[in-house]
Amino acid sequence: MSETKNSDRAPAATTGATLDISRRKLLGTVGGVGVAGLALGAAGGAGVYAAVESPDGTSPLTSVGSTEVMFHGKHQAGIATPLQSTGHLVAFDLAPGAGRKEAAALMRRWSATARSLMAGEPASSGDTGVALDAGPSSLTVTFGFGASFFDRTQLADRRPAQLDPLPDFSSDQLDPKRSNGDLWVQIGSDDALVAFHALRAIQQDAGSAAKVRWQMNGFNRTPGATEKPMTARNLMGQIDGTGNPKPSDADFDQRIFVPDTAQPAWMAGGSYAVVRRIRMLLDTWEKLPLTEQEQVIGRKKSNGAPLSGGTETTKMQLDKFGPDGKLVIPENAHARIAAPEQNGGAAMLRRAFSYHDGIAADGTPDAGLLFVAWQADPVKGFVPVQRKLDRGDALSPFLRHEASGLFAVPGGPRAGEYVGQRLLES
Ligand SMILES: C=CC1=C(C)c2cc3[nH]c(cc4nc(cc5[nH]c(cc1n2)c(C)c5CCC(=O)O)C(CCC(=O)O)=C4C)c(C)c3C=C
Ligand SMILES: [Fe+2]
Repeated sequence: MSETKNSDRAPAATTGATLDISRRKLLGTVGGVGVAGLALGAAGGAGVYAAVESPDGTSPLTSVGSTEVMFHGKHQAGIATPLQSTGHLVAFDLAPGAGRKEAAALMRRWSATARSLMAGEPASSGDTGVALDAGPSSLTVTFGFGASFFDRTQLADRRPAQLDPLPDFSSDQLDPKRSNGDLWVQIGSDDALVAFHALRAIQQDAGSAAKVRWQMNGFNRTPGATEKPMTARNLMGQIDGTGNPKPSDADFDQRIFVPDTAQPAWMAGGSYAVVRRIRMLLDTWEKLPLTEQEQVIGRKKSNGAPLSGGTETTKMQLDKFGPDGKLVIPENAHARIAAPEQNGGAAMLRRAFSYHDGIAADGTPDAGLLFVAWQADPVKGFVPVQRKLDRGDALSPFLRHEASGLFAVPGGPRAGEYVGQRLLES
């Protein structure tokens, strides 16, 4: 796991990604004042992002703009990277007639663009100018391959067994047009324009090789919006992400990343992303009294503490009974059913974005969670947990799974390499 240099984020929002303060911006643009900005940024909390004026009257980039995530590394960026405030998830299908050669050229183009934009530089050709004035703003661009990619590129013999289709779940109401795809790109940034700029560059790079199959846009809380760094809240108002594996856990890498010894070898250092568009039935949920909402999850809404007591980070006491003789964390509480100890240790890193696409035809909010779960093997992470949730989770009546995807996300590119090169050129 690589080093985190700017830690003004919630620990439960997953730390440990390779971050850097953009040297070009701090030294080249703002000099000594930038160093002051860096020190403030590292302290975290409210007021951190106020611009400091330099002697020549210009303002330095704030810590939000100047944070850079490294493109190269053992793992792709955007997995263990702290959650960003804006996200775009987009799937592409290779164009008719495009095969392995075109796919390799596309991954080479996409990787060059991702490397430049993540460093806060313009795209090498046809830059739209949308990100002008902004620093890297924690931009990450993460690439994955869907099961259909391997047939399209005559690479079926290198398709990982982990990409076998997910089982059907009884609560699924999946839209095939918004599910799966040959290629998947996840874009995250703490600046909405930087994220949009990357999205357009990636779409332009696709050229005649691939067409957008579906796109979903999400968001999270803006860094610095809360008095202290906190775990994210979702659109139901719950603190969401508390139970996530932490990069500091001894078994984090083993749970989230494919080991060097595993097959296929090209997936070493990679991870599998399960993507679900989960609509929240907010009109129904919001009518539920607070105490019942808390029983549904098994945690307090205010601070995320388990109903068995303590603070957000206190371990849930699943066997604690109240004076009424009932379990304080109900039998069907979501956090109980999903807990690793109830699922033979199954765990995943949930790194979601909220979405809101206005009001649907039925007059209800088209809003919910772009649920992205990362694991070394979906059969040992997402699948057993979703099976169990599907059988009687108290949260299920308030949710609708509307789209689904499963993608193999290769390891991070080494210097000079493009993402997926070990698959496409070995
Ligand atoms: C199959 C995996 C899961 C799906 C799908 C899922 C959907 C979903 N969850 C929430 C809200 C919360 N989930 C919480 C905990 C939690 N959820 C899962 C898995 C899925 N959730 C796990 C593995 C855990 C952690 C369990 C643990 O370790 O104890 C919580 C509690 C806080 C937390 O730990 O994050 C909330 C809140 C929503 C709203 C949702 C679909 C929209
Ligand atoms: Fe959950």
